[in-house]
Amino acid sequence: MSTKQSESVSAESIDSQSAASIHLENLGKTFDTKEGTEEVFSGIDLDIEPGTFVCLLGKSGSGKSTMLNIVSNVLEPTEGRVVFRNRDGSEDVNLGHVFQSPRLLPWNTCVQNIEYVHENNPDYEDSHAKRYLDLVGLKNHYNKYPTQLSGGQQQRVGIARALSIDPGVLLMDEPFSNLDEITAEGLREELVRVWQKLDKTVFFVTHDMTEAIQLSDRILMLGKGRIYGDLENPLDRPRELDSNEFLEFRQKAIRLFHSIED
Ligand SMILES: Nc1ncnc2c1ncn2[C@@H]1O[C@H](COP(=O)(O)OP(=O)(O)OP(=O)(O)O)[C@@H](O)[C@H]1O
Repeated sequence: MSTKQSESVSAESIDSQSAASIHLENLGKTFDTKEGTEEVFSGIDLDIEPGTFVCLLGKSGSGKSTMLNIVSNVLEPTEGRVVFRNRDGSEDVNLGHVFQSPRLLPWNTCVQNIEYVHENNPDYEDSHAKRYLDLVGLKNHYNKYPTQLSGGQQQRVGIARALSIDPGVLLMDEPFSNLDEITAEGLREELVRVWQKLDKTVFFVTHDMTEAIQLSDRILMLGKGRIYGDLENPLDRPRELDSNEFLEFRQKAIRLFHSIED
């Protein structure tokens, strides 16, 4: 999805489900270890509107992955709960996952890596995978294997795969942190473009403030067991990373980020 590439991208043929809201109700997590009990966070209440791009930011060890794993349903909270709701009020929300590394099956082509997550769908056709590969700019790579793709292209397949299940919520765990900065920046621009075309709520974990400001509508800061910062992003899109507005907001956000002691 680098901006240098001009592969055609079309979302017209994609029938996207509406975005879902996310509600964290009195959420808490404690781990029992040999060293004793460790509370990561407690009493967290949050409402995230459908269609919002949220970034969760925190220092190392603040509990970002723990929270994402609870929201992903991989970990049980110690207290509280997470509720997802479609715009029609129903709670059967699909969750899409994009991981730090793309986790592609090396013996499968791009199309087969997407087909894999649809194996229980008798109506699935390869044209479905191809539509999502087109969407992320991989029109000419349908039958390539992961080793024949760059790191950025592999992560695009990961994004296409997550979107192909038509999630109401897309959960992303530092998906660009293993890429060089130029590739990561291009991918961020493309992610925003795709998000603007499809109606999705995105919950994106990062430790990078510039990334959070480039992407988000709302920035949540996690530390000392609570959400200590909750900032609306006032910047219009598209965002210029070197504009005065961007740099001023970044400075304000960084000040808030460091307002909590290590
Ligand atoms: N399975 C576990 N058992 C015990 N403690 C855990 C477990 N998982 C995480 N922790 C602890 O919970 C705290 C938060 O960890 P977590 O991985 O969520 O932080 P993080 O913000 O994602 O950090 P990083 O940015 O370094 O990945 C840490 O102190 C960690 O040691």
